[in-house]
Amino acid sequence: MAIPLQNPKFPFSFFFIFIITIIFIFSSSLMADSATCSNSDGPIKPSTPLISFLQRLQSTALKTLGPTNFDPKLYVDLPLKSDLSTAEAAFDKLPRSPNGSVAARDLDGFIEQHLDGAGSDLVAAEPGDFVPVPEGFLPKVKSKEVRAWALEVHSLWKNLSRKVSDEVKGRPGLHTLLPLPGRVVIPGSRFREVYYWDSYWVIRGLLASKMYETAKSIVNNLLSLVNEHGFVLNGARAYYTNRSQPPLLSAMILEIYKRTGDLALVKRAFPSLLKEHHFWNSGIHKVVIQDAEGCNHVMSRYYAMWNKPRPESATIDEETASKLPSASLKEQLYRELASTAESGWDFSTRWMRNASDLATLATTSIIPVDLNVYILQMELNIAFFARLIGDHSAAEKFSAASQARHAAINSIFWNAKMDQWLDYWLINSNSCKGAHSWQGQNQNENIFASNFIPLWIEFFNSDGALVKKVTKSLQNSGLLRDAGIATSLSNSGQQWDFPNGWAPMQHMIVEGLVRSGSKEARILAEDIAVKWIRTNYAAYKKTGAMHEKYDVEACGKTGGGGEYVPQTGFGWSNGVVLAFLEEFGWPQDREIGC
Ligand SMILES: OC[C@H]1O[C@H](O[C@H]2O[C@H](CO)[C@@H](O)[C@H](O)[C@H]2O)[C@H](O)[C@@H](O)[C@@H]1O
Repeated sequence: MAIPLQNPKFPFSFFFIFIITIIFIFSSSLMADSATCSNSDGPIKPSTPLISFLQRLQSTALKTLGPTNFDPKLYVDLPLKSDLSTAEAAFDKLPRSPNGSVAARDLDGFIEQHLDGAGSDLVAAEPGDFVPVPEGFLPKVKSKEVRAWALEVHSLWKNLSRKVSDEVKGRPGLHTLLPLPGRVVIPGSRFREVYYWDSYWVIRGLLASKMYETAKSIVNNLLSLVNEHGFVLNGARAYYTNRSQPPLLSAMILEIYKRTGDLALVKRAFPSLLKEHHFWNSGIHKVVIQDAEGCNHVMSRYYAMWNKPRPESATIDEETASKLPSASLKEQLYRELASTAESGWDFSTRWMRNASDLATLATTSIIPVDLNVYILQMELNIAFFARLIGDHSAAEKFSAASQARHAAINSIFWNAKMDQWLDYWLINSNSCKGAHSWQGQNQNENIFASNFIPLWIEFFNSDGALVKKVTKSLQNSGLLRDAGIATSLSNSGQQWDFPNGWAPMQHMIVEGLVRSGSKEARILAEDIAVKWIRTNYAAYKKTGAMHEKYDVEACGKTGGGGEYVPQTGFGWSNGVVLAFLEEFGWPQDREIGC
């Protein structure tokens, strides 16, 4: 201990250490503050040895084949032909160059010998309730041309209908695909498994197509995931077990119930809905905010149970994290990347501190408007279902929960200056464990389609004066473009930003406007729907396919940006076109061309 004191260099080294310590304390307190007490913390779901091996294969494939047209998801979707140890031993024996690449023919040979094709374990399944021209199909569509196209879109359900092969059930350890009891509808192309929130719009389309059994079968599969995991997974793959997606299960059941009156489905689903509600309102998903009047509000956020690269995009996530200086900052970013995937908006400037730097994602420090709207809808639906099945105490409990969340949404998100609901950022907040104090400057004033999602809920769309203000705000927002509603105003190159428009956003905003019962709101809703239908039609005629997203700047233009090439198929786009045509029809004399 005496040595430093006698050391002539001591004063300088002491000063140096002192300054470094101060900088460290200061910067870590800033980081903790901005990330709300270090969000690298939190639970982690275990992965599987198969996923780890397929990620090694993915990394070798990138080194071998290069980044052009490389899709990392392909490799984690490959099923093993026989046991993992045989494949691993053969893989390790492949001759490698110093950078870890192998000869392309060796890679091909290995894959051929040890792995089956991606998607070969989710086999085509003819939907038993599909008929080429359903009785009572889209009665308000009078134009022959539009009717013929709508029937083509309807027939796409056959291409997207799948069931898990018996091999997966027999030897689940060879597959990242998870076993499911019944038929599902997939989004399409690289998305060769069922997805959570996509299924809501798939079901809305299936109901327009009168395919009630297919719709119920999708719900049964999602219920089986809740029973197994306690929540609905992002998608039915082993690498999606660490997160969910926007929670719309109860909304799916409500829509099916409205068409079919299937009370047995409601009864069967009820315990799973309670489990799902608990998942979103406990642990890491739960945040308490104290408003300006001192009232505490319990709200929810996205928060994945994962702090490593997403296996389906591991090579991309590693690259994004590569510039970060420490392992713990990387872990924190990996958690943000996975949490953003849980939001369904992967990726967007909505979640970024710096709009040009994906490494500044801060999703776990944001209380999102749309998530809390979905949970409010879930609470209203559970209360409704509870009344249906005679569970009066649950009905009261969830009705009270919905009132509380309604108040929370008004208090935390509403911005009277903009007449929109704004995401709330947990920055400069004074609490890690208790309630965060609300501060007006922490509302994100940037304009996103999600700022209008509360319109979807009766609590909000039944208030005439509110609808009038919000409709005007939407019209002045800059989001309404020639071919639909833009996701944001920021052209960042991320796929959940300008100029992309996504089917779910068009549908929820249009449906909210329609549900308000206001004549002006319906006129605006129909205008948006007509533009959206036209752009889907024009792109379909040009490319022969329905697309995952569209560029709302020009009719017939498809979307882009993001980490994978634009996909076709496409579940939710098909669903929304059919739902819009069911609601608004298409008169004989209305032009369908752009
Ligand atoms: O592979 C990258 C990411 O892909 C998915 O996200 C996108 O497609 C989904 C299916 O249509 C859709 O639900 C989501 O909103 C899209 O952004 C997947 O959900 C992500 O978890 C995944 O990392």
